[in-house]
Amino acid sequence: MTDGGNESDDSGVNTGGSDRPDGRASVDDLADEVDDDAPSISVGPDETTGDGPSLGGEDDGPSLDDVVLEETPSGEDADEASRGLFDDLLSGAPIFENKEVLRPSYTPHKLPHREEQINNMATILVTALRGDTPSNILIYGKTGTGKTASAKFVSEELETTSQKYEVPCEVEYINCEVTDTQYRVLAQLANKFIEKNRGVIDDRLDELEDLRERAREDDTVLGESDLDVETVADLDAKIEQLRDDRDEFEEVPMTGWPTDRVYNTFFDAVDYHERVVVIMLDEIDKLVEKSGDDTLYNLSRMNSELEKSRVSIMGISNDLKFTDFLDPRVKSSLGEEEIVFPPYDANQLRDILQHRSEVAFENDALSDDVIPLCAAFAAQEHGDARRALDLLRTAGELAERGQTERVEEDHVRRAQEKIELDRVVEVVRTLPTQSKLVLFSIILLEKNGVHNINTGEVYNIYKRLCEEIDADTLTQRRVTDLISELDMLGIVNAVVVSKGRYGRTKEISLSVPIEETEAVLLSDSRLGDIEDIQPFVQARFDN
Ligand SMILES: Nc1ncnc2c1ncn2[C@@H]1O[C@H](COP(=O)(O)OP(=O)(O)OP(=O)(O)O)[C@@H](O)[C@H]1O
Repeated sequence: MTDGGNESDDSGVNTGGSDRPDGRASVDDLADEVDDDAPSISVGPDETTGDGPSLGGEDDGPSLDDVVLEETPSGEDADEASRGLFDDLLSGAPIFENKEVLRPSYTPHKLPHREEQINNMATILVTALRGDTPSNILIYGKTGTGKTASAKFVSEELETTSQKYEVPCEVEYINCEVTDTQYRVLAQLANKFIEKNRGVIDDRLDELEDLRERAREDDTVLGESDLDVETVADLDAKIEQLRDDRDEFEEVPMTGWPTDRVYNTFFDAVDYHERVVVIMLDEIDKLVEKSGDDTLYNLSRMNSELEKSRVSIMGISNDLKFTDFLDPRVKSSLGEEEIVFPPYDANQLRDILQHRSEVAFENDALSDDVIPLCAAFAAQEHGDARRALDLLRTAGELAERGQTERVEEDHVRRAQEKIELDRVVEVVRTLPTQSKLVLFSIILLEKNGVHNINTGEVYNIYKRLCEEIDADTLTQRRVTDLISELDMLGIVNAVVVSKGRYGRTKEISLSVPIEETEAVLLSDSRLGDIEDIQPFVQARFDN
């Protein structure tokens, strides 16, 4: 892949990089030129032509192609011209051989410790290759347990095998976190099947038109063909029919149609020809949470009406309880088969990391402790392979940045801190404004040396902040709820303590780094408006 930002453009101005095989001026030259009063850019041919200045076209003014930088150093000069900004970074031994394989977008071809789940899925789905409808499958498991990777692996195998045996079987993947309404799910499916149908029609038209061409000279070819046409008129009618079919498919717009029209379009598109379709709904709980179970109800009852095709659903969820919200009919239909993905333990994570690291890292780039430590940290987190891979990649990046030859244990520890901080920043950044105000109040109290903060103290500061930025002020009870939410997110720690006859109160402390969290809060434009609240807080505790 090329990095567009470092490519030379047509003007001959190279925008980055240290080495200049084209012998043109570097960024440094540009800077020097700017310092001088002398013009930095000249128009016309370079010195080598010896011609007088000429303007780009015959009559036109100078064109961009004619703009070249003066005093273009060439060869060795170019080396000197660069200050070696990138040279230093490139000089160390590379740590990664192929970093991409550690990224979440990479689909591994081998999934250690998921053989059982993969075999279970295959056993259920093999029915599709016999032309029958496979049972619906629900896949459960916590985040990073390989559900999506395994399901995609099985789907690819299924499609490849179906091509091999010429049994029409297709898998459609939908991520319900992104596509989270019935309209969008059906529209996306309809459009995918319309596109596929068009592909099938085009192939068929090519065959028929080819036959038509040959039949023009000798119509005995019709009898020999396996396309099931006896006369040229038959053939023409078929071609006409296919062209009509092709024109009739109308793509569903992303909004605007009544839902039943979208459903009917999807239904007709799926049933256009014989096939078994597996619809994979990843993060299915998000769909149900956002828009109820209508989509699942409609999909699960389709088979009784489809004539040529069959549909089977494969739902994937992190949330074991989401079926509690389903209509009992949907629940029993969807959960015909259930497959559970348990969390990985540290040894299994070690194997997974070992496999990936062989491709991802240069030989000997990892010291012996690195993989076991990444695996141990991720196993503590609930056996999340995504987290383990992130840790390993981040540790490698830190080593690369530090220009060390190997990734060491310390890089893993720093990677763990960095990932944790990134998480906190993301959680804090996306909090609603009211929660941000509550959190900011706690920070102000801590910064002023208040320990064992109680809800009343938070509420007083919070009220003042709301006045300052003209926000609605919630009741103390609501603020107490928001504090509990911050506690659940791991941002504050709130413990209930008994004060004897004075009842019970919460003692609140911050669980995240104070400076970074404050900076994230102040980067919110609304909170950024808070002038200087410090003197006010100070005054409250001075007396
Ligand atoms: N057994 C395994 N072998 C190799 N890589 C794995 C394995 N299990 C998971 N991974 C990798 O871990 C990452 C997370 O896996 P995946 O997306 O399948 O998890 P998930 O269970 O679907 O999580 P979520 O519910 O958060 O979507 C991916 O990069 C995947 O390639």
